[in-house]
Amino acid sequence: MTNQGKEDIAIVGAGPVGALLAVMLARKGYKVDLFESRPDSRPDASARALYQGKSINLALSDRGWLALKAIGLDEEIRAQAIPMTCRMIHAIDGSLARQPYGRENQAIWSVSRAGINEQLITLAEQQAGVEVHFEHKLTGLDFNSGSCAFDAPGKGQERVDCRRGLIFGADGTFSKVRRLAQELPGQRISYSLDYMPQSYIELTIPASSDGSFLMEKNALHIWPRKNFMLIALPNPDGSFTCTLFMDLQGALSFESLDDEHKVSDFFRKYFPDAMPLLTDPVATFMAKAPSPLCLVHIDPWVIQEKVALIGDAAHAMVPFYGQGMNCGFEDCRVLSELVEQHQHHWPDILPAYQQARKENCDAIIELAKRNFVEMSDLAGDARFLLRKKIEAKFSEMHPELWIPLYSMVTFSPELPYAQALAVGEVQKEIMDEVMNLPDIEQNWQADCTYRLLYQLAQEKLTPNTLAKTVSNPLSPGPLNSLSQQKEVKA
Ligand SMILES: NC(=O)C1=CN([C@@H]2O[C@H](COP(=O)(O)OP(=O)(O)OC[C@H]3O[C@@H](n4cnc5c(N)ncnc54)[C@H](OP(=O)(O)O)[C@@H]3O)[C@@H](O)[C@H]2O)C=CC1
Ligand SMILES: Nc1ccccc1C(=O)C[C@H](N)C(=O)O
Repeated sequence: MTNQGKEDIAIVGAGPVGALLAVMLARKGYKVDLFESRPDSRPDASARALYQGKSINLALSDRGWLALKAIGLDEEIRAQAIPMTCRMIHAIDGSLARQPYGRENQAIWSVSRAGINEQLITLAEQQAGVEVHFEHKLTGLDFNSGSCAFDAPGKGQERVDCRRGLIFGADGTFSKVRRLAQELPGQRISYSLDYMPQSYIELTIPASSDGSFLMEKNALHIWPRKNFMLIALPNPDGSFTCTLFMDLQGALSFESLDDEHKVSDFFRKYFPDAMPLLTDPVATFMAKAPSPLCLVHIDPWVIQEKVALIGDAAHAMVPFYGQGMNCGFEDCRVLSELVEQHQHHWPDILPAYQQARKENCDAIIELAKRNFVEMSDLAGDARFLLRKKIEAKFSEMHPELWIPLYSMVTFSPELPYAQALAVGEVQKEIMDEVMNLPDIEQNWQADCTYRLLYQLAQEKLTPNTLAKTVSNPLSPGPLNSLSQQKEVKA
């Protein structure tokens, strides 16, 4: 196949974002070389251990689905994904409370990182013009000529020349492409990488002996304990991948729990219902080094009109909104649309890509950070839950005026994240006022509560801030298939 004078493209990093980008660009007629430092995990299952231990399960939501639909992979991935319709909150006394994520037919979907990554790489390989190079670790990059240097085991330093090309850094949070760009003399790059106080370890709740789930399957389980939390996401084999998020240092932290007795007491005290289900929680805790969580901001994303960052390399965020991959997929979808819009003219496409994405990615980085407090603390707070109930009821009454922030981020795939953040700020002001009404706990269903909400929403939410909050190009789509799944079950 000829690529008709189009630029050759190198993508560094075949994570979910790099692999999706390869598919999209190849389908637009580009020759794409996809370089990945890891070996291919597909030939034997044991290679999947590469992902284990540090792979918080992914929660696919409508932004991710929209991008997957664009390449026709949505149905195949949905076949192995598990819809989670609610948070299942585990109180310290073992009681359970269900918090729906959205309307009855809305869900976020648990998918394994390894699985989705492998499916995307397989699809990339099937595209004419794509070549995937495993065990190729980028070590050097000439930003003028586009010449890349890779460490390739067995071949020593392999040099790959992409002189006519474009290069995408899809190489994750600690991106080498990004680090090399920062070393360029004279380049003005604003950059920050912030570590969160929390780190995490992965634990497992296995399937029962007959392969069924030991807890509610269609939920994201949370044990919120204010400064720390345990979560569990379901896997198709009946197990749950669990993640314990906790401060690395401090009075109660990974570092303070430094012997088996302390760890055992900790699990027994804070997670009494989970402790008997978890596989060797104490031994696993003692054996594993906690993984860090960090945020990355960088500006610009495009360097010398030739190299661009995408996915975590451009905007690493904490996992608490379940939006990292969804946002990276959205980067690819938007970029792909811009390729058409600007008729393959990259000097226009790349600045437009940064312009379209940067502000929105900053917004979701911020929202993701805030969601730790919502998950680990507020999710167990009665007043916060009441607030959510009032919002949900008002949203049902006036969907043209009010979509809750969580739904704007998760179930409104064409609404820019920055707009969700801005509308969410105004909603917060309004709800603070409503929650200050006398006896709101008793009167939350009263007409006067909703009259006040309506009046404040009319006053404070302008038509401009509300634009697009309601449209969802995926309905009917994943949502419908969720109802279908329910019907099948029934
Ligand atoms: N569940 C989890 O724990 C994780 C989830 N994700 C999710 O996936 C989303 C998308 O991530 P994405 O942007 O694709 O980033 P990823 O981190 O998933 O993928 C980047 C890929 O690039 C590889 N890589 C790193 N450095 C080099 C190099 N010098 N040369 C060649 N390859 C390199 C990485 O290998 P290596 O990893 O070995 O460095 C990795 O396979 C994230 O936002 C997050 O939501 C991403 C990572 C972990
Ligand atoms: N996938 C995750 C991984 C780690 C931490 C949270 C998530 C979530 O998806 C949280 C969900 N969005 C929530 O708000 O309950």
